[in-house]
Amino acid sequence: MTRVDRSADATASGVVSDYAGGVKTFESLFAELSEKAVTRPEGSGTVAELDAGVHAIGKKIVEEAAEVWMAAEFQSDAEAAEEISQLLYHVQVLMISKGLSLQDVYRFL
Ligand SMILES: N=c1c2ncn([C@@H]3O[C@H](COP(=O)(O)OP(=O)(O)OP(=O)(O)O)[C@@H](O)[C@H]3O)c2ncn1[C@@H]1O[C@H](COP(=O)(O)O)[C@@H](O)[C@H]1O
Repeated sequence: MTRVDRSADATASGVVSDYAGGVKTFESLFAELSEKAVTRPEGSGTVAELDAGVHAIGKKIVEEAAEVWMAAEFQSDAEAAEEISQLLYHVQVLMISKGLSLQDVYRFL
């Protein structure tokens, strides 16, 4: 994963994005990942994760959830926020793998 200049990506809260493309919303990330699932660009980690399948994505979610817990309990707020962003990413990949839309999930919120 290519990392960008963190100083250029700082938000008002001091939390930074580690990924190229800068700060994005849950909806815009979902749109980006959905497009990648269709266009399958070379080198996309999302495409590789989708190809790995639901079982592998599920394991990644459990791993990231544990990292969120540990960061929230023992690390900084910024580190917890970064782990949460990664958990959200993998949850979105699982949604796309299952063919679930944002609305499919939002109707239960
Ligand atoms: N937001 C994310 C994102 N969050 C987490 N991850 C992936 O999840 C991994 C989690 O990092 P860890 O610290 O757990 O590292 P790790 O345990 O060594 O993980 P692995 O790399 O071994 O899987 C990262 O290495 C990435 O592979 C993400 N990968 C991509 N994105 C965004 O998704 C979009 C599409 O990305 P590509 O499909 O790669 O083009 C882009 O906008 C990216 O910014």
